Amino acid sequence: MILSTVRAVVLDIEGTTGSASHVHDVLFPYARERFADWLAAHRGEAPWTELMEEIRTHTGDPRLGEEGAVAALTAWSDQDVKVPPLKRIQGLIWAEGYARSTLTGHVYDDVPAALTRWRQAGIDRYVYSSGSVTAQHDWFAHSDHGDLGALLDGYFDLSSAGGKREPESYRAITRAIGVPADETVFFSDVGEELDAATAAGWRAVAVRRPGDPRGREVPGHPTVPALDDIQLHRRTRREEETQT
Ligand SMILES: CSCCC(=O)C(=O)COP(=O)(O)O
Ligand SMILES: [Mg+2]
Repeated sequence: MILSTVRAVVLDIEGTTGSASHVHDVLFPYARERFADWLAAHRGEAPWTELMEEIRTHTGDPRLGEEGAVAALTAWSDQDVKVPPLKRIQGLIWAEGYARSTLTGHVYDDVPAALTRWRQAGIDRYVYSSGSVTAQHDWFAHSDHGDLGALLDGYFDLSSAGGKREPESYRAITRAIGVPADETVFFSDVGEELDAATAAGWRAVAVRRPGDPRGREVPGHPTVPALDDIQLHRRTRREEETQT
């Protein structure tokens, strides 16, 4: 597949640039086991205060204590609910794991080469995930392909952009990156996210990795199994054709 007049790509993580099973079988349990210890270790510090405030807001219980907070976080984690306080504490706990080299970010083999190609082509490269910006940054900085941070121009999450199934979130990213919506391409494995991006005027490509139990196609969207199945050009198609 060839797409022309592309000035920015925005990439999902789980299921698109990294393995969903790594997120669910390694990262989620790692954080889940440490919610109580993290809250106890950071009690009274600014991140603890902000987090407890956010958990109380999301549970609707202004008097919730640490025990209740752990119960809420555990339930959200088990149900894979994409709420900012869960994503925030997961990112903070994972950061400690990455710092100890206990964790690495799983990045598919084709991703570093694709990011390098797009950078050479003058196409900006962003990440948009439900994982917090801290978690996204660490995932790529401590990836199993080394530190990929230099290949990325920025990160967006639920707090900075909003929910991934809401068109308004993509409009917020368009305002932040200053690239026209129709020159921005979103890559994701989830149809509802791709629908929201196209509703905001973006172009969208589905990624379905081999072996994904949901099947090879995302209905309604062009689907590729890997990022090297797609060529992106910054110039128009006519400029590409007339170039010798
Ligand atoms: C390294 S970011 C962790 C991924 C995560 O927490 C998550 O919920 C995955 O969301 P995505 O939007 O990347 O599908
Ligand atoms: Mg995904």
